[in-house]
Amino acid sequence: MAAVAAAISNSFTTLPHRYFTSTNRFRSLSLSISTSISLSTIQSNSPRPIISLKNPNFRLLASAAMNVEAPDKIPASSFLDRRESGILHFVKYQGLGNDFILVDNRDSTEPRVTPEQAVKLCDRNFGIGADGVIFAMPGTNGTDYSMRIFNSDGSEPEMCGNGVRCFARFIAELENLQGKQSFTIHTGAGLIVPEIQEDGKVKVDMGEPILKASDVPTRLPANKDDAVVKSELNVDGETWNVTCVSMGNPHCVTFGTKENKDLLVDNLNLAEIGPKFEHHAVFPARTNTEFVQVYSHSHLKMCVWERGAGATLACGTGACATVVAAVLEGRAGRNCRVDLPGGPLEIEWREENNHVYMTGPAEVVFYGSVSL
Ligand SMILES: N[C@@H](CCC[C@H](N)C(=O)O)C(=O)O
Repeated sequence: MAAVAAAISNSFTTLPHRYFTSTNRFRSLSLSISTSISLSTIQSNSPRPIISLKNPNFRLLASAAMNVEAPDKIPASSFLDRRESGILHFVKYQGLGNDFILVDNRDSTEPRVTPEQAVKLCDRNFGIGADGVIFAMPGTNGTDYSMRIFNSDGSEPEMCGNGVRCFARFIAELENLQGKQSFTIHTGAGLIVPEIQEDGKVKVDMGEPILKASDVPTRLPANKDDAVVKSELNVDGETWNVTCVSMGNPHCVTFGTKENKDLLVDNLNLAEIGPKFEHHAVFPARTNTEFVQVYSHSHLKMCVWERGAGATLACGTGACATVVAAVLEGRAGRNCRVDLPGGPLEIEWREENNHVYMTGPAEVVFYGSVSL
């Protein structure tokens, strides 16, 4: 069978790479990442199918590939344990289509990838493709682990909800843990506690929302206690009603404009309006923005423009902020299903301890190696 291999140039050196599927993890194919890819053919006699493709990014990578050879059933931990210099072994995960490159960084407090490298790795045309790179690091202050993350633009956020669910599954895989498991994780937003449930979903104690305007942070004046709730914000000549919430990272939640009080999120031009919120002068640390439609007191629909990553299929911290804002605006109760483009999350803002809980899936997409 003739297969195609890609040669690498620019900052990535020439190297054959292997990618693995999650379901049949160790069917493999070679692949390379480049900022200018030249294609050449190589011969393979392998009778194996190249791969079954559900994920469009994976198809992109696989279409630049390759020669299939397949060791069956190598444990993920031993794959990730390999420490060739200049080569990064990773696992790509997704939580409702919010996708991340997970790096085993348990042996160091320095991320193994720089922000500049993260930008290249996240590139959906010339890289692996992801919304961010997440590092599993040693714990601090008595926690089991620390999590750091770079957005796809290289900036470093304090927290990532979908990412922390992927993180928990990644740790379970690295440590070869089965069944119900819980970890304490130090993040830029403080202590976060994910619990892997029997069904494989992950329920996360996301801690308390921060509402004080200067801590979100926003320069909008507080109008309810210290918080900004249903305040008017002029964006590009239109007046939006916004509530500002931090889940460790900043969120601006809107249910509509002054003219059109109830959003229909499918009618939004997200790519046009999203960046105008993200870079608005009232958000000194930029902001994530959630555009929300209310179906009922316990069912919301939301799309998101993320700080440092743009339109993503889901945002866990954003879904939490959305429910907090919906409660503060009197639009919903404390237990909601939030439908995102990538699927639903269950969110509870618990009255007795003021903590927000998020439950949702996290899955392996593929395993791979790149040269840095
Ligand atoms: N997708 C994430 C949030 C990631 C960080 C965000 N882009 C920021 O800069 O704050 C989530 O699931 O929470």
